[in-house]
Amino acid sequence: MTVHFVASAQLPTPWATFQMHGFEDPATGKEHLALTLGDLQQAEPVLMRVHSECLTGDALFSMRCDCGYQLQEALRQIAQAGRGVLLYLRQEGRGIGLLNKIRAYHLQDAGADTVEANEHLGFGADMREYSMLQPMLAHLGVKEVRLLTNNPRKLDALSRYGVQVVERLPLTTGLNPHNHNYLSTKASKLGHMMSTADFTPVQGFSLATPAPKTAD
Ligand SMILES: Nc1nc2c(ncn2[C@@H]2O[C@H](COP(=O)(O)OP(=O)(O)OP(=O)(O)O)[C@@H](O)[C@H]2O)c(=O)[nH]1
Ligand SMILES: [Zn+2]
Repeated sequence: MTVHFVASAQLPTPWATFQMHGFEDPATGKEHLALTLGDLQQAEPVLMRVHSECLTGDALFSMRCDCGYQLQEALRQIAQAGRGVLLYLRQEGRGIGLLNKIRAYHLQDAGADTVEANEHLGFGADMREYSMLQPMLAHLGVKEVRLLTNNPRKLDALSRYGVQVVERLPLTTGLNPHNHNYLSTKASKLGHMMSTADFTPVQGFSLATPAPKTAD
C-alpha cells in the first residue's frame, strides 16, 4: 500500500500541542493521521499508540467500548513522556465501517457478542490491515517503539513492517458496566492480552450495577 504524506499543522489538545500529520491512501481515499510530540528521529525508542477509528467511542462518548478512554489515556501518556506518536487509522468498526458497526451493535443489543455479530453479518471478527504503518512510520523516521496496546496483531504487523517493538505497554482504562462483556470477549475470543480484573473502572460507575442487555 502506498500512503502519501499531504500536510502537517499544530493540534493543541488538553494534554499538549501535538504536530498533526495528514496522509492519504489514493487507492481507498482513506485519510490517516499521526499526532507527534518531540523529536522522533533520536535513537531512543518512541512511545506509540496505533489507534483504530471509533467514531462512537472517540467522538460521541460511547461507553460500549474502551476506545475513547484509550485515546485520551494514550495522548496523556505521550504528553507526560514529552515525546511520542499516536497513529489514528481510519479503519472504523475493526474494518467493517460505521454503518456495519451499527448493524453489529443492533445484533449485540439482541444478545450476540462482538465476534458473533461480525460473523452473522458475513465479516471476519477483525477485518483490519496495517500496511499503511510502513509508509507512515518511514515518513516520521520511527524505527523502534514502546507500544501502547493489548492487541497481539498490532505487534505482528509492526514486526512484519520492520519496526521493532522493544516494549508492550498495556492499556487498562475505561472499564464500566456497558463494556464489561465486550472487554471480556476481546480477551477470550480476539486474543487481547488482558483481563478485566486488571482494569481500573471508570470513576462513578460501579461494576455491581447490573449491566444492560446491550453490554457487549
Ligand atoms: N465490528 C465492531 N467493531 C467494534 C466494536 N466495538 C469497537 N469496535 C471497533 O474496534 C476498533 C478498536 O478495536 P479494539 O478491539 O477495541 O482494540 P484494538 O485496537 O484491537 O486493541 P488495543 O490496541 O488494545 O486497543 C475500533 O475500530 C472500533 O470502532 C464492535 O462491537 N464491533
Ligand atoms: Zn470503540
